[in-house]
Amino acid sequence: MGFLQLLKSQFLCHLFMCYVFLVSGLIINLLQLCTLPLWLVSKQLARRVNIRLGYCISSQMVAALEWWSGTECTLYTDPKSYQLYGKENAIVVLNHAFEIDFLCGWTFCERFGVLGSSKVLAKKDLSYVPVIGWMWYFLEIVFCKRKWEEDRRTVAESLQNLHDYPESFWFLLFCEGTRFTQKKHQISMQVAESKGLPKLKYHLLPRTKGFWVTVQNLRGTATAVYDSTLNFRDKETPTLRGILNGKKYHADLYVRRIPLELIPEDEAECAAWLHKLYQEKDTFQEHYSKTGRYPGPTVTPPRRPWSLINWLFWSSLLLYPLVLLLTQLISSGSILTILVTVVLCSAASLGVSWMIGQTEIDRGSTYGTKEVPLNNN
Ligand SMILES: CC/C=C\C/C=C\C/C=C\C/C=C\C/C=C\C/C=C\CCC(=O)SCCNC(=O)CCNC(=O)[C@H](O)C(C)(C)COP(=O)(O)OP(=O)(O)OC[C@H]1O[C@@H](n2cnc3c(N)ncnc32)[C@H](O)[C@@H]1OP(=O)(O)O
Ligand SMILES: CCCCCCCCCCCCCCCCCC(=O)OC[C@@H](O)COP(=O)(O)O
Repeated sequence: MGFLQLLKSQFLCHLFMCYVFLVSGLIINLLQLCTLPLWLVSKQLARRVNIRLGYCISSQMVAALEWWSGTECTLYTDPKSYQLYGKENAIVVLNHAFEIDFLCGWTFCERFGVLGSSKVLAKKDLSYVPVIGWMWYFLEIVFCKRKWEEDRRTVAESLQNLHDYPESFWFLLFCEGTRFTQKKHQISMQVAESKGLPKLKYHLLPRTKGFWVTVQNLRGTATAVYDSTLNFRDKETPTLRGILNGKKYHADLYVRRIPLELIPEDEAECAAWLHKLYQEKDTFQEHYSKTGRYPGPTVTPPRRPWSLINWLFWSSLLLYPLVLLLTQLISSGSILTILVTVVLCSAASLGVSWMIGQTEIDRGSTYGTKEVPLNNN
């Protein structure tokens, strides 16, 4: 193991990165709160300010992936579509099988200049996660309770608000609704069978209502659907803890651009269209599993320095008060003060560990594990 790799695996380094992420994140959350009056004066300006503030948070995690772990990202797509990425609003449909798939998504957003404005249909529980979840309120992220009776109205309303969004955005939709596990796969295939749909080998049966409501409400706002399939080389199952430890992965993303007008407006036809899309996705996945690549040409969009510059800015800003605090602490010699500091640090460390836990599949929700009667079609 080289010196750099040894350094990257050190707990103290992780502690420092988490300290910078947490403290800068809370400062940014506070700044976002201060923009509230601005929304009343100029909504578009408030949005643009929040896009930049949000970037300061999410780009730190992108920096960890791109610059700390050195993870590489290859894009498989046709060159004509490539020209449009980052220049139009699009709905991204992505498979949901990896703990860091959201982070790879963010990395592609960063490389095409849409990281601050990127959107997702996220489960409501994530809105309570400090820093990221709180940031999302100000970025107009669309939350769902995964209860259609409630979501059909709230999701449509939130999507309608995006019609005059001032900067290009990608709206990410994990149509599977939850991350892939063997149990969830088995149950969703029972549902497929009961609906007379072909079985999928690598995906859960997609939930069609969220896709339909998104397409319908973003017509005229978004111009395309980016059908995206993500995989990692060498059958790796990457984790956020691996990234923090400086482990390098290689992500391969296959993207097909589908003009939005090709998607049927009728709900049932739209659902059938999505099921067909997932059957195609399954064949791409099969191709990747067998050959280690996707069909078509590859391109590696270059990483940009901004995420690193942003991280260096916040870490130099926050290093000084940390050193000051530590020296004062040691020179004070007060056992009580030292004890209080140790307790506070442990609490912060546990807090970050809980946040990382939100990305772990083993600690995932039970959504999609409820057995469904086979004859409900
Ligand atoms: C060039 C580069 C291109 C791309 C780069 C890639 C990406 C970058 C893009 C953007 C990045 C932006 C942000 C990323 C940052 C962070 C993201 C982090 C995480 C957030 C992700 C999540 O939180 S995922 C969870 C939430 N999202 C969803 O659930 C979306 C999908 N769900 C739906 O659409 C649902 O329909 C719903 C939520 C709207 C409503 O759910 P509900 O459960 O109430 O209703 P359903 O219709 O789904 O369920 C009833 C029907 O389902 C059938 N059923 C029952 N059991 C199952 C089962 N196990 N599997 C499948 N189907 C089942 C049931 O029979 C009902 O059937 P019907 O016939 O009546 O429909
Ligand atoms: C410099 C960087 C330092 C990093 C420090 C570590 C900070 C930790 C931050 C944690 C951020 C949490 C973001 C949550 C995003 C989780 C995305 C996700 O994948 O959610 C799962 C849902 O889709 C489905 O849920 P399940 O039904 O599978 O359950």
